[in-house]
Amino acid sequence: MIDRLPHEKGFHVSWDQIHRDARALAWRLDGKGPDNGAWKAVVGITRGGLVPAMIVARELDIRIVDTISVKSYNHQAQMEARVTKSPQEELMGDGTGILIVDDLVDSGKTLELVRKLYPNAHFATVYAKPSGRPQVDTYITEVSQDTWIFFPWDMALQYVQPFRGTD
Ligand SMILES: O=P(O)(O)OC[C@H]1O[C@H](OP(=O)(O)OP(=O)(O)O)[C@H](O)[C@@H]1O
Ligand code: HPA
Ligand SMILES: [Mg+2]
Repeated sequence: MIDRLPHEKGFHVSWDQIHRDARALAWRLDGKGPDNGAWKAVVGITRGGLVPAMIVARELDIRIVDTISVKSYNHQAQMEARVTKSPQEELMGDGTGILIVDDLVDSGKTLELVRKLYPNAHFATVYAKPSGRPQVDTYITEVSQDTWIFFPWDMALQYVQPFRGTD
């Protein structure tokens, strides 16, 4: 249970919002692949990248979708990033023609690690914080470094008190 926020601000993203933003990301990437504009495959960085990866693959009609597992946070505490599952080696090569998608880039540690493995891949995220921006090739929305982004898969609807309170 998270009982304390280390950051001052919260940016709450709904399913509808992530769907719209991931679609906008797909449209921005359309026709930008190295093979006559085409992309070879989409690779989602688990777990957060899987939702935008699916939406991008759907929009761009890419049927080859793989995953790379990188764990770099335990709740909101950052730790050393490590790869716990790799995508298919024959598919990846040096990353040429591969779209690697994540939900966000924060410090940039996750993408930095994946970039070392696939230097020619194209790195795309839906959201980006300033420290991670050098690691990402294409993104949709920038938020400040002291903002924590809350994704819909980590939230639930719940009752809130009226503004004026109750008797
Ligand atoms: O730029 P960075 O500072 O490395 O942070 C960004 C990464 O952190 C989060 O993943 P997390 O490791 O929490 O795993 P998850 O996607 O499974 O939630 C997020 O989904 C990005 O992948
Ligand atoms: O702002 C964030 N929100 C959710 N997960 C994250 N992982 C790193 N930064 C964030
Ligand atoms: Mg992640």
